[in-house]
Amino acid sequence: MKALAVQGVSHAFGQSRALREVDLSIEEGSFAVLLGPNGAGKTTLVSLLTGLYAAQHGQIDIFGRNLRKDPLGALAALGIVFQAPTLDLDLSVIENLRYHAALHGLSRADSDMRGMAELSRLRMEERAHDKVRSLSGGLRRRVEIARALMHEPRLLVLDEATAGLDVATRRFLMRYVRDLCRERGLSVLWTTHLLDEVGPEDALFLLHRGAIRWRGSAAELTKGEGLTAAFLRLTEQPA
Ligand SMILES: Nc1ncnc2c1ncn2[C@@H]1O[C@H](COP(=O)(O)OP(=O)(O)OP(=O)(O)O)[C@@H](O)[C@H]1O
Repeated sequence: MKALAVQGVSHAFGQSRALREVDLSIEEGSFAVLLGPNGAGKTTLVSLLTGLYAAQHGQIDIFGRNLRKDPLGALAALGIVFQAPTLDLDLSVIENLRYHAALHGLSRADSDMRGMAELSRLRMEERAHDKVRSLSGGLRRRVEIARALMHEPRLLVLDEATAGLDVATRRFLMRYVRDLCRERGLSVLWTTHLLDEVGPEDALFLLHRGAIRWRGSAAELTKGEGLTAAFLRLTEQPA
């Protein structure tokens, strides 16, 4: 079964067409990258996946559950790290995790157990009772990843999760999420505009002006010309 199946999805804001007939699917347990320059439509697609907006055309299924017909079933399998930070700065790390877990119906005991396990894996258990306000940007991102995993989703979507972070922190987060994919069988959609975040074996979707310009392995795309040249070739063409 596909972790994610997006079929013929189009979306416009007034006259501005943000997504055009987008088809994208992710195999269970695979790491997929949605690569696109600023304004390509990445955040719009993520917003449709989370049900923030309803897609005007097309359909979205998460592990076979249709987002329109069975939103609770579809969203139960989805964990999300938004581009804009969404933690409550005046709550502690563990309180932020508890709040999210409660929305998903977890008991306090389960929530604390899972929360501490995720924090420990992220090497953050000692910061559990610190206010989020006191954390660096990189540590806040780690908490957002822990939070996204609290309800044990099978598909994790991260919208430009490394934006504004330094090189070492970006590398840590990328490795961490790739390890989750390999070790837990988590399916991942990683969106970015940064070419160095694309691995040769990743399932790559290149989005430009709302349309998918390439789908396939990154290695195949870069054959003979390198990723930068291929990216520029595909994103310089008018959509
Ligand atoms: N709420 C909105 N109202 C009007 N236009 C919007 C809205 N959200 C996005 N757009 C437009 O839709 C297009 C796609 O934007 P989107 O934010 O999805 O791109 P993106 O790939 O996430 O870009 P970035 O990397 O800059 O975040 C852009 O032209 C943007 O201006």
